Amino acid sequence: MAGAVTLDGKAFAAGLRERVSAEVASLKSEHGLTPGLAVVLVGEDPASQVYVRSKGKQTVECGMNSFEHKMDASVSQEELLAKVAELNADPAVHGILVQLPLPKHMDDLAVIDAIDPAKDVDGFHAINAGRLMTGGKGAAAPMVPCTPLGCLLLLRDHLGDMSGLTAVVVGRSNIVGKPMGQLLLQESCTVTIAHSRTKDLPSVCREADILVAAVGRPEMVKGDWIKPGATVIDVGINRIDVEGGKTRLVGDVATAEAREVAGAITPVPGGIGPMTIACLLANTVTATCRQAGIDAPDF
Ligand SMILES: Nc1nc(=O)c2c([nH]1)NC[C@@H]1CN(c3ccc(C(=O)N[C@@H](CCC(=O)O)C(=O)O)cc3)C=[N+]21
Repeated sequence: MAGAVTLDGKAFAAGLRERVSAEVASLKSEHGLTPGLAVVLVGEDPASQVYVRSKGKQTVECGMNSFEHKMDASVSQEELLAKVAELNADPAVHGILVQLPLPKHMDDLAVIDAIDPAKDVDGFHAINAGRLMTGGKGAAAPMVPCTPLGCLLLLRDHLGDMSGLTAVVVGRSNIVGKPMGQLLLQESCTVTIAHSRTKDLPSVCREADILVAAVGRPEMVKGDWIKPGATVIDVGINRIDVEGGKTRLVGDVATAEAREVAGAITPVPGGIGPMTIACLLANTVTATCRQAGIDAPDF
């Protein structure tokens, strides 16, 4: 095999942002509406800071309003919940994202479940997780978590119909693994959600036509774990130390050796990371439309 095709998330995300911008422009001209996205950042997690910065910039570039609320790591959960309540009630805010992880003294799930599900552009609220699982449409459609949605859009673009394919998701988080499994099931894949306790993980992965790695362990998935010709989605964004006190971003897949075997693979950086942010913007438009009773576009 000549080596895997690169699934260029960065380029796809740029196209998606153009579609988002066009929808924002028509919401403005036809309905006098400007979508607004509020991001709440508690404390100073470095990964979250990177994310918040590029997200705020891209939100404004798409013509939407961006509201950033920085809170000290020492705020109480009550203060954070009061902020969420204020944003729930604010008609200029159509999407709310509370950056995770929250400081240790807070209960992530309690804070997420305080967000109005209609404004939950992360798709992490129990109502949205439940709607994703039950496959609700129309008024009962979920907000779909941004990272799995980004993976799905790239997979659809590359593979088209996924019906009957074997999909293995490595990682069982509420943010990526579990919702990714649901989306692949909706595509009629045969889905396995594998994790750190899975017996003989390499041979489970070797069955996969679609392999999604979302474990947060640098280069854990090796070339010989991959079925020849498989489509590999690398969700990991790990910053590792290299010589000279520098750092380098690597995924959860050992990309160089995986390329020799896979049919297609997402790079890190420039793969799922940019897709996640573009899907957040798309979700903000979707949320705005649903709140206003306007038909939401298909992204
Ligand atoms: N409620 C919540 N929702 C999130 O979606 C969320 C969060 N909290 N907390 C933090 C993580 C992190 N995250 C990233 C998204 C994109 C890139 C991204 O675009 N990365 C670039 C590289 C950026 C760089 O150079 O560091 C890339 O992969 O090409 C990174 C990280 C979303 N998160």
